[in-house]
Amino acid sequence: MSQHPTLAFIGAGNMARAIIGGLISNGFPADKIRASSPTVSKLADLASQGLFVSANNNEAMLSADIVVLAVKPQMFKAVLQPLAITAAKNKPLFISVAAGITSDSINQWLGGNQAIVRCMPNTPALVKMGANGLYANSHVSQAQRDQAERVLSATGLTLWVEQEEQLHAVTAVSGSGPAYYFLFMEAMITAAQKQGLTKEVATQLTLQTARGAAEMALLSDIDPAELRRRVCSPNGTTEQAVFSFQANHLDTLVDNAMQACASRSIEMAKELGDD
Ligand SMILES: NC(=O)C1=CN([C@@H]2O[C@H](COP(=O)(O)OP(=O)(O)OC[C@H]3O[C@@H](n4cnc5c(N)ncnc54)[C@H](O)[C@@H]3O)[C@@H](O)[C@H]2O)C=CC1
Ligand SMILES: O=C(O)[C@@H]1CCC=N1
Repeated sequence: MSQHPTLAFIGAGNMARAIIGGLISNGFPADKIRASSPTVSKLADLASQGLFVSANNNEAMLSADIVVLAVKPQMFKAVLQPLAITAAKNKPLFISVAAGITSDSINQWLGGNQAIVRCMPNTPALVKMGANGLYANSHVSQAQRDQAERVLSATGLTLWVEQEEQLHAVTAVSGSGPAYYFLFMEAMITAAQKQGLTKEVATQLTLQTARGAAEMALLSDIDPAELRRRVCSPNGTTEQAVFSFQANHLDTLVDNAMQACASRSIEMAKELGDD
């Protein structure tokens, strides 16, 4: 095998494109990436970047070292069962990015004895700022674990969890997490406009503040609670905003939202799985 494994993406929607974009901008050769989706005309932009594209999932995964399963969870069973013969012949490493769907279900649909890494990524993979939680089933060799970690690290932070159930929590934190921050940004932009800023100024200040706070927290040894206290001057302005968030139980809102997210992931595993 050359330095870069051959990757086949089954499904080329938002998440697959974010990972593909992150890999390519990190120097992963486009001609080592394939993508399949039923409407091949929708893959023209990927083809123009040098990817092999196909409407045939089996063709795309032929002789691939890693097959990334990136269709909607609801499609998994129907999409995976026709791949079982190729899977038995080629024995690639499968990486599933689906929320909820267990490695046991995936293994069963692929005919059994398959090496499966479950990855919960997020869309900032596109800008190499992703956060991936990984879990490997018992058929994954150490070399395949290393390979999965190497490939996904090119899209951002990559951490392993020891228990598959922990992926529900990973989904609630980082898989779905970008949406929470986007929602918070939307609310800040709207509030800033109500206070008289133009949409453009409100947006630029909000986004730069989000970036600055995240970058500062990442680069600092000081925890976010202390960094927050350092913005709050006694009897100053920030304190009033923080009091307002606390009086409205921001922590309970976040806890409830993340519980709802993880619960849906657990429910999807039961609803869509064959375990
Ligand atoms: N969007 C996100 O932020 C995240 C998504 N995920 C997971 O990624 C997976 C994909 O989600 P999205 O990219 O958001 O969905 P999407 O709807 O954007 O992409 C799904 C893709 O699958 C393709 N597809 C449909 N039927 C197919 C078939 N029979 N064979 C091959 N391809 C087929 C569609 O054409 C589409 O390109 C899901 O399992 C989701 O749980 C995980 C983490 C984050
Ligand atoms: O909303 C979803 O189901 C997917 C999984 C994590 C983020 N997006």
